[in-house]
Amino acid sequence: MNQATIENAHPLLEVRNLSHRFAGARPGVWAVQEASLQLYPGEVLAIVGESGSGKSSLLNCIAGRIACAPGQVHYRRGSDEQWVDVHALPERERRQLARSEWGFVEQHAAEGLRMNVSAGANVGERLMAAGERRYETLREQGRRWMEAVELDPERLDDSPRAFSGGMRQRLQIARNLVTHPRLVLMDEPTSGLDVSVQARLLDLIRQLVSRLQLSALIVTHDLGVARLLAQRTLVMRQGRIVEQGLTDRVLDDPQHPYTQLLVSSVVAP
Ligand SMILES: Nc1ncnc2c1ncn2[C@@H]1O[C@H](COP(=O)(O)OP(=O)(O)OP(=O)(O)O)[C@@H](O)[C@H]1O
Repeated sequence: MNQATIENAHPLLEVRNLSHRFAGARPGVWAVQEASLQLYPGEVLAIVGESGSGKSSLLNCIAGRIACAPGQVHYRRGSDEQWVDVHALPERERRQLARSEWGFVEQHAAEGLRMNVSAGANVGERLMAAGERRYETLREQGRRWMEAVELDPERLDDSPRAFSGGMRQRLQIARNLVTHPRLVLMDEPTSGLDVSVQARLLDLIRQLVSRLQLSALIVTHDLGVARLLAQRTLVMRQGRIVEQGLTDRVLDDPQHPYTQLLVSSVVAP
């Protein structure tokens, strides 16, 4: 989908003036400060910046996992097309949203998986939470999604502990996608993996996002990941968004001195 088509649609997510300060942080030090963004259906937006710039905090605030004060996260819910204020939703409804229409891919797969149940149960669990009870359907969907993320469906009953890092990450993606979410939040989904494993996983994410027309927010410190996956990129520094725009524009013609530094430190020999 090209950007003009994307922006002709109504946004799916609107983040307004979002700020977060961790308890105990030094006075005046904010993890996120006055961040505003919009995400459109079918769009991938990368959040880049150096370590400690507030990328994960912003993602966690958007997901409703940590409080934002002040600020708001508005989401156009698919079940009734109503705009909801994510932080004002009752906890039960927010959890329901997180389990159905939203996905969250953790940087460390072990945090996004249940390591003491089988691969198939990891996928089936989310479907069960969405109301599916038939054992055969759960197994069949487990196999189907393992195949979709290029895992051997014969390993349905294996523990994720028996999987490699890259395989666990694939399984975590399958677990997230089985309920056909509209919005997926990913926190450094490929970091910590071997370079060749990263490349395959990125390619898989790119295919899935396009095939399923997902909207996604991807936190990454790797500008190559932003270039490959995201139509738009926003740059964070010390908790603030300092620049945002089309990925090619931001990376090829950065306007903010910090983005210029970030880009040049990648291309420097
Ligand atoms: N649980 C926490 N308690 C207190 N301060 C925190 C906590 N998590 C993050 N911070 C602080 O908030 C700021 C932003 O951190 P955050 O993890 O959001 O950055 P990041 O850009 O995602 O970094 P990285 O790329 O290293 O994961 C940092 O100053 C960090 O020290």
